[in-house]
Amino acid sequence: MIRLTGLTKHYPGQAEPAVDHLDLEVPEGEIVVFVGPSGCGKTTTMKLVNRLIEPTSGRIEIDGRDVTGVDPDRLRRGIGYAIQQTGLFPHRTVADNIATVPRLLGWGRERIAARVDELLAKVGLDPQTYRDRHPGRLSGGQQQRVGVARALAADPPVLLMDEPFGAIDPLTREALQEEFLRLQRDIRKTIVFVTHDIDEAVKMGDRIAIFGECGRVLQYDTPARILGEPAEGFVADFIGNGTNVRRLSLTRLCEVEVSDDRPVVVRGSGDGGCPTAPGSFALLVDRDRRPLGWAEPGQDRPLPLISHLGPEHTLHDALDAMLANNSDTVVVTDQDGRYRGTVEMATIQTHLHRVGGPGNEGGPVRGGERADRSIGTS
Ligand SMILES: Nc1ncnc2c1ncn2[C@@H]1O[C@H](COP(=O)(O)OP(=O)(O)OP(=O)(O)O)[C@@H](O)[C@H]1O
Repeated sequence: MIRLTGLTKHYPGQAEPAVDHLDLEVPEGEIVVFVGPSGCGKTTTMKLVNRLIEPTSGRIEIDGRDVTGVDPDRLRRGIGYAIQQTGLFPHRTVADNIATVPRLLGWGRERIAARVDELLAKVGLDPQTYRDRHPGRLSGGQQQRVGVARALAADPPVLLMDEPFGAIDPLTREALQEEFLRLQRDIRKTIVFVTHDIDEAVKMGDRIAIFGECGRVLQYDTPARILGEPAEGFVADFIGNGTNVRRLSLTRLCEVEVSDDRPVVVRGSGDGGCPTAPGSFALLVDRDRRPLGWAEPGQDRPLPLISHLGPEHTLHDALDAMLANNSDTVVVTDQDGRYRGTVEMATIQTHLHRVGGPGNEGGPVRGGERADRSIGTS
């Protein structure tokens, strides 16, 4: 856990403090996102935690220990740090970059090599292909992955991430966010994550701290409560329009009851489950129930399945897929890629009605339940 108490940074020559008597706790194993406009003190606060910047006053505790008296170099070896510009050494290989802190800690060569390969695999880079490359021969997204691997190298309990997925295209960024969240489910680090982007904050944060001027936190809460009950004025303005759609990204498909009304045909089984009404489709699956396409009566060739989503995707992804495919249904699979059911547009409407009230974080949503029927039932 990180606890900041009365933390203040007044840069010399500045009229106002950059961070002013900040009290904040980052619970163990959670991601806390600092979000707010440019110049509100997010980066300064983060750099105070690993003492890249020294505080003017106040207390910083990590796991109950006051770190303001600890040797800053030693402190930083125990705190992972990933930044937007990645800070990779251009003349060193990927492996050497990742090995920076383990080497400072005196790890043996074999242990370092094993750790490098383990981390490259964890961040989705094939160790054999990438360990001996130089950063200049990597894409922006690959460099960010190496940056994250380097931050995790010595398995620090605390990770500071300053816009680690900034400055890359939106698709790569989304993929990196998803992968990092998957990784975090295993590693359970205590993380401070800085971003300008409220959507990224909602997606990544167990909690969000919304910063206003001079490093003052205007609201510190779960994403659901920040979207549902934004503090008046600045916070509501900062979140802006579109909170309904944003809320959809808080619900994963594994939390949603899917509909199993669709007929399913197993390929090659001579199954009679195919619907007889013209224009009605059955889902064609293989013998392991992996979706293959849509079967139409009287047609030999199935229509392609444009997309299907897994348990970690969100209702926001489902809505996105429906809009992209001009369809009101999306096929959902389990973690092994087996057909689980469908989510319908009505499921999404129902969900939004359920979570609509302030403070109501909603219960499970039944697939296909009509939004108009759900009014007054929650
Ligand atoms: N080294 C410095 N010397 C003097 N003032 C500084 C220094 N670094 C930051 N500041 C000032 O402190 C305030 C907070 O800056 P900080 O970089 O922490 O904000 P931020 O919220 O991270 O901004 P951004 O989102 O643009 O990165 C700003 O007014 C900035 O101009």
